[in-house]
Order: sequence, then structure tokens, then C-alpha cells
Amino acid sequence: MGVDFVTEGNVAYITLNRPDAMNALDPEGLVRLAEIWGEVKNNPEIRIAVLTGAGEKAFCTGTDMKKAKVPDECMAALYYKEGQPIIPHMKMWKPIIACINGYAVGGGLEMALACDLRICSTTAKFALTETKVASLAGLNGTQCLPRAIPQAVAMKMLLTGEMIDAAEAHRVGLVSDVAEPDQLMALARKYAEKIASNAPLSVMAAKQAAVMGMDMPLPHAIDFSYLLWGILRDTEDRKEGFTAFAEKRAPQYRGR
Ligand SMILES: CC(C)(COP(=O)(O)OP(=O)(O)OC[C@H]1O[C@@H](n2cnc3c(N)ncnc32)[C@H](O)[C@@H]1OP(=O)(O)O)[C@@H](O)C(=O)NCCC(=O)NCCSC(=O)/C(=C/c1ccccc1)CC(=O)O
Repeated sequence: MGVDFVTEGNVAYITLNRPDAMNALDPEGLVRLAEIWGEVKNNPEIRIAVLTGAGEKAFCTGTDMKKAKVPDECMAALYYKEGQPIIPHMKMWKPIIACINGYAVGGGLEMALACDLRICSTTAKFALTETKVASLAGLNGTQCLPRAIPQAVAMKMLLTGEMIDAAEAHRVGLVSDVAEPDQLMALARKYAEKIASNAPLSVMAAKQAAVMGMDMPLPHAIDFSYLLWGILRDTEDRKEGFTAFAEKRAPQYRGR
């Protein structure tokens, strides 16, 4: 699979580029994608990433079912050597925006669920179809979808494999915004640039507090978030943010 990767300022744009196969994930593409996520995580110039698909039909339709092969190695050995594929590479405190330009199906929807913001085009469609093809939404879809949207809707999607459209995805809160196809990337860029202009350590701490706090009892989460505030309190960027406010100018954040 081709995966395009460009940076503009502090924003990384990752485009799954196999439109003829609905941007399904083939083995080469998975290797490339893992390298790209490593670059996003480790390059200090990058503050946020936007993940999208090439063409107007699909964001990603999950595993390339025509190219997928069961490896020779047994699953237990593979699991203890490499762990779960795809999603762990996306684990980082820098935010990721899913810019869903069409079908987000199977592993495609699961990758979108691993992102922090989801916006979609009016033509987007969403499904976890794995039960239809005798598999399982094993890239966290069984866990993340019922946590992202009302359980009854999630269970219907998980068990039937039925699609929901963009309007329904917006209604249930799977996406925050729906845009016309020709305006979707501009919207993603607008959000990405807005987030990239905020203080990078604060943005990462906000994501960390929200993501980790969701798995904690509330009193622990509150304490944790206060401690995260504490580690930001003495940063140069916080001084800069407050000074810039007082001086009525735009802040210049440096991530320290
Ligand atoms: C999305 C669709 C409903 C679109 O239908 P439409 O009629 O508009 O278009 P098609 O003619 O069907 O598609 C055009 C072209 O693309 C090929 N295509 C589309 N999706 C795939 C795919 N996933 N793999 C391979 N090829 C794909 C299609 O064959 C056509 O090719 P052509 O005939 O022109 O040569 C419809 O395309 C659709 O239903 N697609 C399948 C979506 C799906 O079921 N996805 C789930 C895959 S399983 C998965 O993602 C898993 C993830 C995972 C879990 C755990 C660990 C790792 C991964 C499970 C797993 O891998 O077991």
C-alpha cells in the first residue's frame, strides 16, 4: 500500500493511498504505517497528525482481505513477539485527527476510534463488518465502540455488521463534525493548525488526562489531572502564555 506522509509546519498529514482497493491495509502498508507513526511520535517538530484516505470513496476498509495470509508462525509466538498490530503504533500523547472521507469499515473504523478527533464527509459510512467475514473487531473495536457511542447502537453495529451513515454517526457522537467532501480537508487543517498553535505540552497533558483518566475512578483521575497541571505549572510555555495574554500578543510556544 502507498501511504503518503507530509508535514506542513507542525502538522503531519498521513494519507492511506490505495483508492482502488478502498484504502484497505495490505502487509506492506502496515509496515510503512508503523514507521510513519514512529516518526510522528519521535519528531519534536510534529505536534499533531491528521489521518485520512485518498480518493472520495474510502477512509479505510480494514484488512486487505484479498492479500491477507495467515503467517506460518503460530499466533501465540507472534503475539508474544510483536503484540497487537497497528493500534499500539498510534499510542502517543500527540493528538491524531481522523479525517474520514468515505467508508470507515472494520480495521478502518477501529483506527478512527484510536484517534482523538473524528470528522467526516457527508458521504462517509461506518461499520464493524468483521462478524460478516468470520473475524472479530480485534483492533479494539469491541471495546472502543461501546465506549464511544451509546451501547445499544454499538452492539447493533458489532453484531449485525450494518453500516451507519454520516448523519447517524454525528447524531450518536461518533464524529464531532460533518463537512461536504470538498470542505473536509480544510476543516481538518483548521482544527490541526488550531491545536498545533496551542502549547504542545499542555495539549499532550490534556490528552493524557482525558485518556488515562477515563480508566480511573474519578477521585484518582482528579488527583492525576491536578498533578499533570503541576508538571505544566513551571514550564517556560506557561510563563509565555500568561505574558503573551497580558501583552495582548500571540504566544510563541516552544514545548518546554
Ligand atoms: C466498503 C464496501 C461496502 C464498498 O462497496 P462498493 O460496492 O462501493 O465497492 P467494492 O466494489 O466492494 O470495492 C472496490 C474495490 O475495493 C476492494 N476492496 C474493498 N475493501 C476491501 C478490503 N477490505 N480488502 C480487499 N479489497 C477490498 C473491492 O474488492 C473492489 O475491488 P475490485 O473488485 O474492484 O478489484 C465494500 O468494499 C466492502 O464491504 N468491503 C469490505 C470491508 C470489510 O469487511 N472490512 C473488514 C475487513 S476485516 C478487518 O478489518 C480486520 C481487522 C483486524 C482485526 C484484528 C487484527 C488485525 C486486523 C479483521 C481481520 O483482519 O481478521
